[in-house]
Amino acid sequence: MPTALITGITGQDGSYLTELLLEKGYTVHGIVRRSSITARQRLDQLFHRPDVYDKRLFLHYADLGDSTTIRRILIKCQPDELYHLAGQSHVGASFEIPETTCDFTAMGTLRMLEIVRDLEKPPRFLHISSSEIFGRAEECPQCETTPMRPVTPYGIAKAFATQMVALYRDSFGLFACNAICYNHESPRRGESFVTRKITRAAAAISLGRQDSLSLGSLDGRRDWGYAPEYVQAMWRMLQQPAADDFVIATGTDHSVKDFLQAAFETVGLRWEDYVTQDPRFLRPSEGIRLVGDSSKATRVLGWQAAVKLPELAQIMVRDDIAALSSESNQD
Ligand SMILES: C[C@H]1O[C@H](OP(=O)(O)OP(=O)(O)OC[C@H]2O[C@@H](n3cnc4c(=O)[nH]c(N)nc43)[C@H](O)[C@@H]2O)[C@@H](O)[C@@H](O)C1=O
Repeated sequence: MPTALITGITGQDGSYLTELLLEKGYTVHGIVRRSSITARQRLDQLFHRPDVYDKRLFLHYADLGDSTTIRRILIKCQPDELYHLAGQSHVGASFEIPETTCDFTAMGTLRMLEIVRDLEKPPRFLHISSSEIFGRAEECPQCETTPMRPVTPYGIAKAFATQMVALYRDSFGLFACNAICYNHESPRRGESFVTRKITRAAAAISLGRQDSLSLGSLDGRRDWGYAPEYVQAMWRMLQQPAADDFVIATGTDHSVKDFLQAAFETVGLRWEDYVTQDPRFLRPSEGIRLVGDSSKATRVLGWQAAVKLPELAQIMVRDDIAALSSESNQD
């Protein structure tokens, strides 16, 4: 049975990918930052499965800057597939901490590629890239050949990493792929991202536990899909006869207002009665429309997004209501 190594295993995508790979019979190794203890709750269920934890699921500690430890882990685990999901992924925060963002997201990926390049038997490598590489895009929807025009430190770091992956594929013959993922959400999404911030607030307001929600710009348009489907695409990419890059998206864009509408409608409320604007959440580059064309992924991988708005918001709000209700039952 194959072995996979996942960086960023404790994140939203890492946890769904781990479940998918375990289901397929893989042994899964994950690299965890020492400091990410709280986020490990996404893997909680798996830790409690005696047939899995420490039998087919193993965690190793290393920071993305620690090449020596990562190399040692790779040599020990000998993975067939390496999913590189780790990095600083908050676009707004990347304006506050551009150096950290570039160190983790851009240089972190280059360091991984350098380690993989030196291995006797390099694993198949997947880098999670982002629609942010397109930035103020010249065309809508964007596809694999759309020129990169990033306008955020995060987007610039991802563009660097994406091009490095392509370079290591073309120049050093690595089986290295970019999954150019558009926004993908779920009940496991971090609460600092707009979708989860909204669904959590809609749930809390409906239960009488919150009375307002402060947001930044409502004008940005995003292509929001469902994270468990996106990790399916990542896995399929590494099963192909040749390495390549793929846009992974729903093909439909919505404004933040549309997401608010879908979330608050789920609990029978009007978002306009609760939402206020707070300049702290505004970004220097706003109003960008990012929507992806994944026809190549459909053609080659047989992949297509099924869950879109409003269903996505409904899934998340219902889950938040259940979580908040069970928290209050424990009080
Ligand atoms: C594909 C891409 O997807 C994600 O990046 P993102 O699109 O920046 O996601 P977000 O949820 O932070 O913002 C979406 C939109 O919502 C607006 N917005 C308004 N008010 C708030 C607000 O209060 N908080 C946040 N976070 N955003 C807000 C914000 O200005 C933007 O227009 C990451 O996974 C990233 O890693 C990635 O690769």
